[in-house]
Amino acid sequence: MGEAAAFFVDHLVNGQHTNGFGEDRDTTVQIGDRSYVIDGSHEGNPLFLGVQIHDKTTNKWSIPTVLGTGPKPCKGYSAIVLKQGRILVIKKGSASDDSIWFLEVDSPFVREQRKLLGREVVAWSKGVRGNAEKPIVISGPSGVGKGTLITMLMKEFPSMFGFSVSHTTRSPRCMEKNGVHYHFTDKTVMEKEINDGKFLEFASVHGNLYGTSIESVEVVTDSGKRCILDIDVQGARSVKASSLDAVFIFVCPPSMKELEDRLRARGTETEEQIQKRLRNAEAEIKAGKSSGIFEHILYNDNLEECYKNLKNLLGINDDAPVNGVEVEGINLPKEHTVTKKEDKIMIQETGEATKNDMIVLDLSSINGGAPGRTRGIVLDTVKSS
Ligand SMILES: Nc1nc2c(ncn2[C@@H]2O[C@H](COP(=O)(O)OP(=O)(O)O)[C@@H](O)[C@H]2O)c(=O)[nH]1
Ligand SMILES: Nc1ncnc2c1ncn2[C@@H]1O[C@H](COP(=O)(O)OP(=O)(O)O)[C@@H](O)[C@H]1O
Repeated sequence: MGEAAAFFVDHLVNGQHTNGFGEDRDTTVQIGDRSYVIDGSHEGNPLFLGVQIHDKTTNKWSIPTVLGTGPKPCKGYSAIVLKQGRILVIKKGSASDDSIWFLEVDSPFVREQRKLLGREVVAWSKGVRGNAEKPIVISGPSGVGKGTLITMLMKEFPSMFGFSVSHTTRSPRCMEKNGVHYHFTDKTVMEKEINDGKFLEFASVHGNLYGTSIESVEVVTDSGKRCILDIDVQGARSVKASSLDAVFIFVCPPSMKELEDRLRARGTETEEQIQKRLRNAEAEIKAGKSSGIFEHILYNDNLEECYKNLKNLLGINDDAPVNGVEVEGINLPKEHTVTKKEDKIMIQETGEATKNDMIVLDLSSINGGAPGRTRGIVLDTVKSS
């Protein structure tokens, strides 16, 4: 069965439900036997939109786990059911960079998370105009020179690349700054956030927990830069399996002896930690070369040469354009009607201030999705003749 056939809009109303939320800011969307009520607060927190589900067959209300960062509440919303278990939520009277949101209630991601967490799940994704270049995943054993190569790239092309700042439970080294090199965090806090679905991937590496939050990748991409992730092979495997379409690069040392010398010369680890990293390095190099995850293997013998090879494979030359798409803002009217025709959503202003211009939201080339961002949205104003 095609996924789209399972969903249809029964009605699209504001404030017509009986669950006791009682706010006229609520919006109800019905899909099959279920009503999704998008409410002005999340678990009593007025800063987040809440979601409740009413099942007609059992006449029961439930509060799902909400993954991803959702929109902040505003005066009102329009909602419309899309295919693949997504609800398009349009914030009324807001700027285009904050007006288009997707609530996934039965998308492939949500179904997988529902199975994984064993409970009802919905997930938010923010609609973003334009597309972004593929993120770059760089892996390799400790001491091979990943950090050095990434620093060189970001220094030479500061407006082109941004670093995804990982979370880790390891202690900071003396030159490392919280929020710049890592988000240094407590294990229980990080485990809770992983359980809340805030991480794209995570892994236990050299006895500590490391992970990439969805937000850390999206913050870089939102700024129009190409995101670089320095993560281990397990993390790269998880990213490869996720919806994030990335370029995967593995960095190898010229020899184990050279790797050991570099680790010692760096002087950031104790002897015990160096031994642990060297033991793990053999397995990492084997996995990196044979797992089929990495489409590029770089040998970091001579640093300048390796850096040149890295730039070549990323297709960078000196006059490469800055990434990101500049788009002019469009404000969505406070009072409007929404109609849907295939992949196009027509937003028509209503009320006294009507200028008769219609805003057309084209969803035909959207990509990505919850949790995080749905990109590739085209938003245009169509003047009335
Ligand atoms: N899976 C995963 N691995 C990470 C992440 N951040 C860093 N790592 C990896 O953890 C390992 C240890 O990193 P670190 O403690 O900074 O030591 P270094 O590699 O010797 O500089 C390296 O292989 C990193 O690539 C992350 O967010 N996720
Ligand atoms: N090609 C190279 N030749 C010699 N030393 C290198 C080379 N690349 C990196 N280094 C040095 O090796 C050490 C480890 O590099 P680093 O970038 O911290 O590795 P990683 O981030 O992979 O753990 C650093 O002291 C760095 O200056």
